Amino acid sequence: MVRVTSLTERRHGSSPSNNSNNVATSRSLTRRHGVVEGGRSGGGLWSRQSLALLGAGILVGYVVLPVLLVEMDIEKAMQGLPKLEKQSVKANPYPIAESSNPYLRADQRTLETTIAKITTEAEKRLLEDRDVLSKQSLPTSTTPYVMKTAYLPDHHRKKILVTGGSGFVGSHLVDKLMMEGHEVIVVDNFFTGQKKNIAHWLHHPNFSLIVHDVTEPIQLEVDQIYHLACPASPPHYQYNPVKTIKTSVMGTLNMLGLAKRVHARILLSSTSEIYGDPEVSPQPESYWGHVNTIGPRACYDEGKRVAETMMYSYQKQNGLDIRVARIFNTFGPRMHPNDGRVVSNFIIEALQNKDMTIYGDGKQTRSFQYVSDLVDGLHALMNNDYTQPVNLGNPSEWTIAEFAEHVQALTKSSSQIIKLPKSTDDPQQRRPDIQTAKRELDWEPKVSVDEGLKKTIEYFAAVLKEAGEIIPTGPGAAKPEA
Ligand SMILES: O=c1ccn([C@@H]2O[C@H](COP(=O)(O)OP(=O)(O)O[C@H]3OC[C@@H](O)[C@H](O)[C@H]3O)[C@@H](O)[C@H]2O)c(=O)[nH]1
Repeated sequence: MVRVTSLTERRHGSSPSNNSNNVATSRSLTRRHGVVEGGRSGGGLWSRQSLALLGAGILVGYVVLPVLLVEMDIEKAMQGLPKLEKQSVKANPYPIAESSNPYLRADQRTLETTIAKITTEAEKRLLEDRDVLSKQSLPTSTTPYVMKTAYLPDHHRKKILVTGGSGFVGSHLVDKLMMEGHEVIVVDNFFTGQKKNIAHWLHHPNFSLIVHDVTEPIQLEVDQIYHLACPASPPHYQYNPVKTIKTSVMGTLNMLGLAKRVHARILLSSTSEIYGDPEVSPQPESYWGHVNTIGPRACYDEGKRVAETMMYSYQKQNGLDIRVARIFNTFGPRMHPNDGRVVSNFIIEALQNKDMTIYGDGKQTRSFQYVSDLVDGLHALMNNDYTQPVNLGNPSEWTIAEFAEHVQALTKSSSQIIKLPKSTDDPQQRRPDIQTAKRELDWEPKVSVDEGLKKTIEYFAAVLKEAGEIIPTGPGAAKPEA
């Protein structure tokens, strides 16, 4: 501004500034543009011609050249940097906007360009760090690829607890939350969960693992809780029925206490088993169920029914922010090959050409959903306002006999299909009514049973290659294997 004032004063013939710096600047500028002599020979210092030349000089010297120089500086600063960096420089309004100011003195311009370079270097490092962070997942045997995590600014990043996060469903949910860029805490006692299911996240700064049994209280600071911890396969939950019911009852009580203290939203993974051996099909959420309170499945069925009751009691009494998902039969990679459930058993048996074992006459039905659909449903429910129970399952219903033949065909197996005695209290028909999920969550399964089975068969083929022989778990209660 000093320079502009000084020139204006001169142009209008007012007394030259007695500031010697301004005079020197003016002289050097007029000399630089060759107008001093021309002005005088044109008949007077302030003739029209000399003023026009002076004006043109000022325009070139103070507007055009600085802009060109600054642009050249920025282009030079950007040379040799990766494409991402070049884009980021252009995307950052501050250095360019200020450096383009034509009224900056030469030394100021240099400083500005330097600042632009420093900012650029800092930005470059920041982007590189974020890029490195996004690739912190390690390829492992269960997850042989790198899973990229997004960067979320602080006000969008949540601290999310997943109990049972190293289990089959939990680990897939953890993947989704991690890839979204959240901070995820897994709490698991590894009774049925496997460390290898989450091993690919162990070095990621957004991930924490706490080996802990949910039947004991725990103090954490979180925004959301997905409470999945509980053995879910019939042979496993029947192995230690007292522990199973404690896990559902005390575990859910502890998680509700935590949610209450930290004002976190809590989602319970309930189950289609709360409908017991249903007398209606498909089963809507309004169906109250048909459960034998003293049978071998009761520790799981009744445990989850009490867990649901506690969720709604806490909502009513303490205003807790709750969600309840009733999960139907689910399959996919990372199922434990020895968990004894029908999908893993049939595939493991078929791939080894061992007998495929049907319990009972094979006329009982199940509806199978692929794990990614379930994870999407859980996520949609957690982030929705609907607080009543929601069925999550694929309505595609199969008899167990049909399903055995289908797996046999897909694996091109020479296995024999044999029949073993029916399991006590085995539900005879199971199919979800998913109207609520469609209406409230805009959710329905996307992966067909065949598509899901192909991926799962591929996964178990790799597991078998590594393990050699696997002897599937039979119908009775069994301790989970490592
Ligand atoms: O090798 C086998 C295994 C199982 N089955 C039968 O296949 C049907 C399905 O059995 P699974 O063990 O896979 O699962 P279930 O439907 O009995 O229980 C499941 O219900 C839903 C979820 O909450 C749980 O994952 C689980 O409790 C049953 O009729 C069972 O008797 C076989 O015929 N052969």
